[in-house]
Amino acid sequence: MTNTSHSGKLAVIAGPSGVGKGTLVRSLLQRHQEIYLSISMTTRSPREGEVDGRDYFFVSRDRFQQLVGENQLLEWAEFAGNCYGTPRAQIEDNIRQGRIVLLEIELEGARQIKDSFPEALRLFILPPSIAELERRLRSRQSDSPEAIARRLERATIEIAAADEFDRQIINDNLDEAIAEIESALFAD
Ligand SMILES: Nc1nc2c(ncn2[C@@H]2O[C@H](COP(=O)(O)OP(=O)(O)O)[C@@H](O)[C@H]2O)c(=O)[nH]1
Ligand SMILES: Nc1ncnc2c1ncn2[C@@H]1O[C@H](COP(=O)(O)OP(=O)(O)O)[C@@H](O)[C@H]1O
Repeated sequence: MTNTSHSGKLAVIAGPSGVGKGTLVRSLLQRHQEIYLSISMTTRSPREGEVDGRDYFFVSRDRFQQLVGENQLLEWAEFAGNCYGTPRAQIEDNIRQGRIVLLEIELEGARQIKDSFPEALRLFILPPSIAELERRLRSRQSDSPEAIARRLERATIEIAAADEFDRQIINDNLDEAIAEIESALFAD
């Protein structure tokens, strides 16, 4: 299944919170050794089970501002009251080494990547319906009701921008969604 003959590239996976981006990305990483997932910086607090340096680099607001000031982030944005950003180092190195570098980021960051990295492949993951998105956010049991409400509010805005992306993929059946992402990532 793993094929190392592909040339390196940057791919962005965006879509509303709770749509299943993390689930899809974890499965892709297990299936393809040549995929490298960028680990973001965030000012959000770790959720239960999240590990610093594996899920995110958890940093203070001051440290985050310092990284922005030093131009160390390829893109960054504020989402539901916290800052998130992609560390610039590692991205270009991994692309040069022939890997497919994945960024799992929100809409504003994806827009910045379109400007700074126009050749990046940009994929948008859609839920089968808003009701199912809400069900997934609640079933995950990782966020407070207020955080879920903020994410749902933001979801409507993000979904309205789906056609800014190269491909829109509906995450209804998980295996089918994975197959569609694979066909986009390994297209050439
Ligand atoms: N712009 C940007 N967005 C990010 C980055 N890392 C994560 N995000 C996005 O921030 C949003 C919130 O992430 P998170 O708090 O982990 O919540 P979840 O998506 O509901 O699991 C999601 O849409 C992520 O894709 C980043 O480095 N830059
Ligand atoms: N295709 C799917 N069908 C049903 N549930 C799903 C599917 N994909 C993901 N989920 C579930 O939805 C919830 C949110 O998924 P997650 O990967 O955390 O989303 P995101 O990273 O986009 O916020 C999780 O409980 C996950 O198990």
